Amino acid sequence: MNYDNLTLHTDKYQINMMYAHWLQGSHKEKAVFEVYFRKLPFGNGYAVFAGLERIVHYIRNLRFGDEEIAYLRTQEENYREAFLDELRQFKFNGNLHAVPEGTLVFPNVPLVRVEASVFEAQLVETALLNFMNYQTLVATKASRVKQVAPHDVLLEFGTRRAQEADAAIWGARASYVAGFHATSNLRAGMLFGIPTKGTHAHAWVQAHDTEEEAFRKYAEALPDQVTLLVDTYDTLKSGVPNAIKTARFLQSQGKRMNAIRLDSGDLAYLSQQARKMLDEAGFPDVLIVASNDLDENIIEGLKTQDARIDIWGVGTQLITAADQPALGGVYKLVAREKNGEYVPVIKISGNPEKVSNPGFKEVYRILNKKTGKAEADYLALQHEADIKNGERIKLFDPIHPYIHKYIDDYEAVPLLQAVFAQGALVYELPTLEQIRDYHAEQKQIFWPQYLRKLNPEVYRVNLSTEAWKLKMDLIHQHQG
Ligand SMILES: Nc1ncnc2c1ncn2[C@@H]1O[C@H](COP(=O)(O)OP(=O)(O)OP(=O)(O)O)[C@@H](O)[C@H]1O
Ligand SMILES: O=P(O)(O)OC[C@H]1O[C@H](OP(=O)(O)OP(=O)(O)O)[C@H](O)[C@@H]1O
Ligand SMILES: O=C(O)c1cccnc1
Repeated sequence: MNYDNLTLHTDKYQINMMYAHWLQGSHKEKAVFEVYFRKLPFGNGYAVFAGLERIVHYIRNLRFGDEEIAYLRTQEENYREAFLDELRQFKFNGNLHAVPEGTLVFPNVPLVRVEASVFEAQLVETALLNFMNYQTLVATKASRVKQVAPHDVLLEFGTRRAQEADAAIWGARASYVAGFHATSNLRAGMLFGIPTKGTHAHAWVQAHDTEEEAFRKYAEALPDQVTLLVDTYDTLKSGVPNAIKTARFLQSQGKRMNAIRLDSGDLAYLSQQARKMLDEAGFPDVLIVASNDLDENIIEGLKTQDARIDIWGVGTQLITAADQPALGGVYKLVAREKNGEYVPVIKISGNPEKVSNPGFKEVYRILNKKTGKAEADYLALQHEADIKNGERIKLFDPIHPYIHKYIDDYEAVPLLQAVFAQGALVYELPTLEQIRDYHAEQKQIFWPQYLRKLNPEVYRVNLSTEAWKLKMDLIHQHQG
């Protein structure tokens, strides 16, 4: 069994549609799809785009091998052999544009645009959404943790509670993009170059006759990175005093104890008391790590309670995005080829927010030249020149168009970058460090009111007048 081939990591209906297109001879016609989400997760003001690196590897390796073809034959007797032969030849030959990983992104903004034969474009929907929805969700959750502890060390501890192995490693990577400093998962470290960190478990203490002995042996084994878990029996009566003894022992060896870890109880109270005990014993530089089902709200609460915690280990709540376990990113057809030309298409809904934005579009981030800050994201049809030439543009609310303003003095930064051109990779994948740095820079171009974690100001995502008119025309056409 070849577990690595992700070509059939798609919904059956995609292959069914590919088959039906092939039968009617429309499978080579071009289609343009956009990936976007409609609602921000966690009540946050922005999301952190992630998933592109995985998408790139996936697209490059798309192939229907013998196993895939043989399996498809067993799943649908209608598939003709000639169709399966066509699949054998399959390779992604389309164009794919995407915003760079680490970009701050907003509802209804196209994050990935696929322009390819309908055959190719249909196949990749499921996997693209799978990768981007999860990784963007976890990066956004991690970013919220980062917001409440911007100057502390953040460790990703989630693997044991993650929704299986892929989620653990890509979630670790997404957390690192958003500003975490290290992961406990060594495979994520090996694959992506994320720094790794680890303390020890209760099992280490339980495996010895006394806590003191356990600490001493651990310090002897790993004298350069000693972080002792102090809550196995009694944090303040036993754990911290034994840790202090170990710190003295290390000192006598010319070494320094790194930290203690608290993993239960009232973390505010215990950290304050432990801090006091460590300081009084002459160890003001021994740090305090906390873990135990932490999330951004508990960490924020602990900070307002003056908890003396330097390092946060965050697992379950982060890796599972526990308070919102899915991002609702969608993949919508916006244009299709007809008689050699693109015609825009729309998806109508009773809910105005769910009506899709038709047409082959570009995305611009409008920066105010005076302040350098982002004013809005602006979706324009591809041919529109005024925005490209920096001419005066009108920004208006697409649902309430009478709310509007004009702007002249702006820089329009195109967000979608070419990743594949006619099937060839034309994008130099940035290193993870570059992505993480770029993400940190991204936060600087937004006013803090868009970034706050509770009731943030809504960032504008606007359609150009032409894109808006096109949408209205298509709505009227379909209603008429
Ligand atoms: N001062 C505090 N303010 C707010 N939340 C806290 C504070 N101290 C701890 N917490 C959080 O409260 C929750 C309480 O955890 P839990 O019910 O597991 O108790 P515990 O003492 O950790 O028990 P256990 O030994 O089972 O781990 C955890 O999510 C923890 O992070
Ligand atoms: O709480 P999380 O945010 O998910 O962080 C990871 C948790 O995993 C470990 O606990 P576990 O009970 O699995 O083992 P241990 O306490 O015996 O180490 C660790 O002690 C953390 O509490
Ligand atoms: O290193 C740790 O302390 C750790 C790692 C994974 C999960 N919980 C704790």
